[in-house]
Amino acid sequence: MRAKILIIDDDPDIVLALENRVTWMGHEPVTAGNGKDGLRLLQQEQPDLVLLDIQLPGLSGLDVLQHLAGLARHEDAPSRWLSGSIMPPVIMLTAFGTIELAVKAMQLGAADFVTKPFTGDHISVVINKTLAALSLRRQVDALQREVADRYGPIVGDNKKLLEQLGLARQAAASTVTVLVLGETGTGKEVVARAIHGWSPRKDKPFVAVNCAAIPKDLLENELFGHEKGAFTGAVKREAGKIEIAEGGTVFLDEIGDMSLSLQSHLLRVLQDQTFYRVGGTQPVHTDVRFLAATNKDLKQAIKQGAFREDLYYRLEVISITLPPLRERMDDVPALARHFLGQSAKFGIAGKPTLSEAALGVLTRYHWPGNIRELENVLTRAVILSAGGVIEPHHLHLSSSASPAQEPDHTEEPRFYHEKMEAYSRKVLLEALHRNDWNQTRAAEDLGLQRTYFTKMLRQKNISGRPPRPGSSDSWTNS
Ligand SMILES: Nc1ncnc2c1ncn2[C@@H]1O[C@H](COP(=O)(O)OP(=O)(O)OP(=O)(O)O)[C@@H](O)[C@H]1O
Repeated sequence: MRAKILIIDDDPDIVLALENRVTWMGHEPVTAGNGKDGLRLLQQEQPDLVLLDIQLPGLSGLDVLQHLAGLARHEDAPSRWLSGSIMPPVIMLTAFGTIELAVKAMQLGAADFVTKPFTGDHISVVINKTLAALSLRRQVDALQREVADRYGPIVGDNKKLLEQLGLARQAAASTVTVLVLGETGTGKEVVARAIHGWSPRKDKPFVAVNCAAIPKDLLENELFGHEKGAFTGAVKREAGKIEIAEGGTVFLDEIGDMSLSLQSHLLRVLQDQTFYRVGGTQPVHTDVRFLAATNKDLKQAIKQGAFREDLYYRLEVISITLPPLRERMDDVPALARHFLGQSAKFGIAGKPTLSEAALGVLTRYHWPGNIRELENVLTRAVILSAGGVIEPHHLHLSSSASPAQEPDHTEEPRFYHEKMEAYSRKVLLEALHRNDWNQTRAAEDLGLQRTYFTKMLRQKNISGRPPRPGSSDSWTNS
């Protein structure tokens, strides 16, 4: 990360030395000789990190620090500071004999302090350490906001749904395994997250593993981790998702796609709460709660010899079946309102609303892709209607909205956002096609992280499997 670093010190020699060091480290220095200029540059330049002398003439270092803490809490904080939730970390430069002031600075939120005189190497180490912590905080913050955006509240009060949620709530308090069943896009992951959130483990990690998205031979490593030297390239011991989730919950999505050999490993974990890392000989004890989901008929898979019966009974101590959207059409208006309320995240001004006719189309449509499809249809409609009233033609659903009909993507897009959406669908589908629908290879082909690629497929309602003739995922479309 190339960081912008603000140096505030009244000693020109120190400023020059720090400026040189910061430049040498590959970062961008900005300098101020007093506290007042420092505060102005803080607002103007939005630095990533501040090196602040504690003894400044006029406005002292502690005064600047206090201002900064107040500014970070303020609603008008610069946007790069993530709505004020993260202020740039401050490293205090202190002189011998000012250690008490340094302690006070740490109490006010300074990240670290360095006592003068210091060497260039020492300041480099402290800067690197502080920037690494900042980068982690930013990642965590971004992830938390992404998860909160994507998995908000469970909307709906359909009777069938509420019955299942009641069961989920009761199960949440215990450590039993819960199997969440339902068609694609019915909200299985949303409910799994809710079970975790209602459980005593809520402050521990929730780790989701999509068993269908990870190639079979890599899934074992993903779940159980590996020992150093387990295979070529295993240069150190790595924890798997189960270890990462220690004390929390592991959500095994698409469990029906797990290989038989891995199913037997998983069974052992469920029975003994122990597992072996790949290449390991020592059992690792674990305390995690497992939730699993599938849209497959596991009983059928058992008959076909593709799923272990003993594992099935371990998993479905409690099973929850989420109704498809076509069986809870009374929830469509509330879900639609919920998704329209999120339209600000597409940068669309105004308050989009649905016309009576558009709502009629939504409540007559069959929704094969369930809530995810509804979300995608409304996202597109918000963009096409530019945040105004959504009419039936913005929905791109067939006017008759007869059962089993899918959204009509074949019409030539007209508007900028629509064209961009169509183009990115085309890029994803072409990559899948080029790589025989192998999602890992397609992601690599586009230079994307596998998880990001899967997320894009979901967002665009692309199944990731070879299309049925005439379906909207045909790669030659658009
Ligand atoms: N009750 C709900 N209220 C609000 N949003 C929901 C609800 N259920 C699902 N969603 C939204 O619908 C989308 C799909 O949900 P989710 O990923 O949980 O479905 P899923 O059943 O796990 O799908 P898949 O089987 O394809 O993995 C998500 O964007 C989620 O936020």
